Amino acid sequence: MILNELNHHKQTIDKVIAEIIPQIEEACKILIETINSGSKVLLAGNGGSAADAQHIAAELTGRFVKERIALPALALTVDTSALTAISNDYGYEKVFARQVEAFAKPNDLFIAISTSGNSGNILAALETAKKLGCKTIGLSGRGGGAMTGLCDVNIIIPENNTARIQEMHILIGHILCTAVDNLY
Ligand SMILES: O=C(CO)[C@@H](O)[C@H](O)[C@H](O)[C@H](O)COP(=O)(O)O
Ligand SMILES: [Zn+2]
Repeated sequence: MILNELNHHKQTIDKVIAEIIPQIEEACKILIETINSGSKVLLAGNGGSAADAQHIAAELTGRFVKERIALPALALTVDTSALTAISNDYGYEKVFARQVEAFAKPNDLFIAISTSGNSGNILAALETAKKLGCKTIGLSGRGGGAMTGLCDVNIIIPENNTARIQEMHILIGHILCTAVDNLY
């Protein structure tokens, strides 16, 4: 089992290398543009992807590898009062969209993380981000789902297994952080 899991992970990386480097490069360019223009980064996801959103936000506000200035990034998954109030009053589907409405300004970047590309609250948040003039990057899998139509670039991991997709997402998250570090 252990060897199977590790080999499956290795095969997934091989598919990422063979198929989606251009999309990762495009996402790096959008993130660099956002940082260079002084705009901020908002991120969201459910479950394991909520953890990824927080992880990437912390690499930017804190530091990744290089010593550099603090950068404006916010995971929309962390304020339990906002999460419970919005879900309770407006429904779980609005839990991120309402926060995007509160925080996003034109040219900010919203990074949406969903292995299916179809979570309702992520789609609603992307719609709001688009309406407000934000740039949008998707990290997804399983063909990309409905997210594709709402993202400037949707990085679709060519895989259907949720764990493998998530493992590639955080690897790509770290690549995005390397692109940012290289600006300093
Ligand atoms: O981490 C895992 C599974 O590995 C789970 O917590 C997973 O993130 C949750 O089931 C999410 O609700 C799945 O949503 P999504 O990736 O399809 O948007
Ligand atoms: Zn997981």
